[in-house]
Amino acid sequence: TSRQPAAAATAIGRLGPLTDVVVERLFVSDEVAAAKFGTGKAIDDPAREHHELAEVADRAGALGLDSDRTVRFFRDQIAASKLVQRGLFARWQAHPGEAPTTRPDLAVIRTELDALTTRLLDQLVATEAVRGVPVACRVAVTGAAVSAAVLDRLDGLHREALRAALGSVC
Ligand SMILES: C=C(O[C@@H]1C=C(C(=O)O)C=C[C@H]1O)C(=O)O
Repeated sequence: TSRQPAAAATAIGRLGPLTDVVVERLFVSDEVAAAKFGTGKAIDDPAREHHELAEVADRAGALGLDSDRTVRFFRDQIAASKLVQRGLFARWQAHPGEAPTTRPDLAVIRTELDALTTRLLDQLVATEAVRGVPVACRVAVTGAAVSAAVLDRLDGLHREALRAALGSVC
């Protein structure tokens, strides 16, 4: 199986660093899918999602971020992750030869996701100024997304997920 590497490339512009972390989270979603595939475990875990969103709502306040906007951003990250997971499940069901042959430990992957939450919150703080100017933000987010798609060689599924993940950045 050809597992995609963690994002190493650097997306362009003022929202490049944020976009890089978003892409990294999408790649970790491949690992989540591999952890769940063939185990009977559901892609959706509402309790885990609820806990994550409650925590970011809490931490947003302490960081001076708007709590509702921050929760919306993370809701999009979760939706994008599930989009990747559903797409990979469908791909692996249709082409069993492409399914992963090893099963990563979901608990370990979730600690990676928790670390990514901190980095995403840091990036939201670092990009507050540009995100506050709608036109500049949309230009920056488009450039970052297009460059990340090329540099990280995103396939159609991951490009669609990236679009979903960046939907409420501006
Ligand atoms: C990533 C997972 O799959 C889903 C997506 C989540 C997320 O992106 O944070 C959380 C729970 C699940 O609904 C997971 O189970 O950890």
